Amino acid sequence: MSAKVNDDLLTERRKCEFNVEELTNYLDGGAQATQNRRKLEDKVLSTKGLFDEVPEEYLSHKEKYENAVRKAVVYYKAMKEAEDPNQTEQERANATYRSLLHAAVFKDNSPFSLHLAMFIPAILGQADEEQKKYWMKRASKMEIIGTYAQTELGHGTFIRGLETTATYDPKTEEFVLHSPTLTAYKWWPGSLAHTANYCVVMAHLYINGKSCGIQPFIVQFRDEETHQPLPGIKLGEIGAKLGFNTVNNGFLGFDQHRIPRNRMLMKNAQVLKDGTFKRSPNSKLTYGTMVYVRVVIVNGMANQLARAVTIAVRYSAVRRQSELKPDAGEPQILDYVTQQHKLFIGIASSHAFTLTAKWLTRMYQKVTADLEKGNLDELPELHAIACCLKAVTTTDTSVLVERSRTSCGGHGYMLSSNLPQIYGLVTAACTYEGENTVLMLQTARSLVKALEQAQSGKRLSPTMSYLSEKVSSRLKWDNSIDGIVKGFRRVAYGKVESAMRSMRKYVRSGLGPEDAWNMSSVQLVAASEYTSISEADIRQLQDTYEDLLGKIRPNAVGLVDAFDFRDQILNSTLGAYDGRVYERLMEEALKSPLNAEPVNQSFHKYLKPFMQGKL
Ligand SMILES: CCCCCCCCCC/C=C\CCCCCCCCCC(=O)SCCNC(=O)CCNC(=O)[C@H](O)C(C)(C)COP(=O)(O)OP(=O)(O)OC[C@H]1O[C@@H](n2cnc3c(N)ncnc32)[C@H](O)[C@@H]1OP(=O)(O)O
Ligand SMILES: Cc1cc2nc3c(=O)[nH]c(=O)nc-3n(C[C@H](O)[C@H](O)[C@H](O)COP(=O)(O)OP(=O)(O)OC[C@H]3O[C@@H](n4cnc5c(N)ncnc54)[C@H](O)[C@@H]3O)c2cc1C
Repeated sequence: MSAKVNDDLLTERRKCEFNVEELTNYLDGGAQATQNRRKLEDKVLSTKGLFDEVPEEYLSHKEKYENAVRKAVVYYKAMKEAEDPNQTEQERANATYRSLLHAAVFKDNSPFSLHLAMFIPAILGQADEEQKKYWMKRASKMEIIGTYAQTELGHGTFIRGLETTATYDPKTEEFVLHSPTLTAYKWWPGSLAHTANYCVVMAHLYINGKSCGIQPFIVQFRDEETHQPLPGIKLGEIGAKLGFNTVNNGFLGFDQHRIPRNRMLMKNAQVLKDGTFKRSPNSKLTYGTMVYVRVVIVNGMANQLARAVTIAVRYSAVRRQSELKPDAGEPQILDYVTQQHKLFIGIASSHAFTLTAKWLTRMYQKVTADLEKGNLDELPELHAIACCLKAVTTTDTSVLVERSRTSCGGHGYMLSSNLPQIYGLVTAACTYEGENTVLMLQTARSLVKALEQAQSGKRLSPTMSYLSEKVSSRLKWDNSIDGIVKGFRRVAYGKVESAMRSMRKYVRSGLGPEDAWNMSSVQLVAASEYTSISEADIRQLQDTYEDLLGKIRPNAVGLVDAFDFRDQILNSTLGAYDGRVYERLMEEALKSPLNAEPVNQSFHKYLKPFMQGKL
């Protein structure tokens, strides 16, 4: 007999003014895609051995990792078996686009995530056809497990400063990989410590003493049979982190480690047997894997944010607290306008990020297809847009997930709510795949160039076209969508122009261009993300905004129900569909090992002698 659904949630669902299933279908890309996703989730989540008897928060660091590897093997096999052979690639992609299936199994991410998120994309994007054929067969069948090893102890942002060397030896037709210093050790790659046995290493290539830039190499670092580190390889785990504690982030040092010439991934640049170096058409094509993952992250943020606001909105419909009016009983905390303000922006942002992710993915696919034909024209714009959207969506998602947690009071601070873990996952994305400030400055670099082109009368790309609009500074605001967009474009233009004016002022004062850039960098970051509007209009928009909050209120639970996250994926005592929050909080509390006995042994060993003055 299914548990009784909380009365308040029942009332909320009755009040909803739209068809929830229709919105779910829209988010999935159609009713068939919803059906495919649900079928995949049903199949995979019915697999034995996927879930923890003891909540992983009560395991040691080492046990957490070992348990995660156990689940990763079961999960991967279940995913492979669940794949419908009759589905097209597109249908399969749609079925997983919104699915957070892995979140039902791994609260803190999988030790296989880098294999799927970066090792395979790096082979697809950096290997020549022959290499791709060989390595994709092995990687896609999980005969080998890989990661992406770029960051070093001493360098993460500045790729051109990476110290790992790959020196070509034409006599043996090998590359010698070496970590000349401690800071040259690869540091951070997921799965590197104990899970993977191969990695794509980004290293500084030297031929006959001449630098040939940063190139990608596929390197085996553990024996495929014994899993022992190969000779000349130093390996280990980097230690406990805020989150990602089952991703097995590791360090790797090379001591004159030799690999065959065909281990350099040679789609873009090549090294011939005699050591002749054939340059890439654009050295930045080597950075292509990072552009791809930045695009993936935007969609990932939409899904994680949707999960957090689902938990917080359902909890806010169930939780009653304080007094809005005397003798009117305790209201649902969702009736406080401040609570609506905190949470509804999260719902809207998740939808905005989903739509943006779809647009960015289409742009990425078009530019990648052009690159295959040797057309690099739109690569700079894709880079600038991917940097900006990755930085903005990860920053906003981190803020909004933390706001979802704090809007749930003390229970939001419980690990059993899952809000702290979701925060740990999303806040990491502000750093990995390019630290956000650094990426915003990359976008700013493109904006400044575009404004200079606009001012010299050149046509701009569609995404930068606002920089060539001669919009009157006396723009009459109206709070129509069109009016608001026009306002944002006007202010965005002003921010770029102001940053550029600032740089020119510093150059006139005698600073070099680099120092002028650095002095203006706060404005440059703002120009990439920040827009604000003039005072008089804030009041008008504020009224509109508060009116909108009231309109959304009766539909809030319906809006998060439409994300269609099953309870295993929410993995939360506060966010379950039935709203039985208090029973679930108690059920989870009783799983704590400390509740196995009424008096803990520390009383007799320490407390009692201490309280009796005997310690
Ligand atoms: C699989 C399931 C997992 C589920 C997890 C759930 C978690 C929450 C949801 C997230 C969802 C999915 C995520 C998937 C999981 C990921 C797991 C973690 C992965 C993390 C991996 C890493 O972190 S890998 C390492 C990443 N490192 C970086 O990004 C380094 C950043 N630095 C750089 O990119 C570069 O150094 C730089 C761009 C900052 C500077 O480069 P450089 O100095 O060489 O260039 P310049 O600045 O001088 O510019 C020169 C010109 O080059 C142009 N340029 C630069 N970069 C590019 C590029 N990439 N493409 C094209 N053009 C580029 C630049 O614009 C300049 O051009 P001009 O102005 O014309 O001169
Ligand atoms: C959870 C997690 C997983 C990761 N997984 C991987 C992985 O699988 N593979 C991998 O290769 N790497 C991985 N990384 C590493 C990640 O890519 C780097 O941490 C990131 O690129 C930032 O580099 P850094 O840590 O060396 O910081 P630094 O580059 O030292 O930057 C530190 C700070 O300096 C400032 N700064 C630096 N440069 C500039 C600049 N040009 N302008 C203005 N300010 C600047 C910024 O405030 C920045 O936050 C992971 C990191 C995390 C947190």
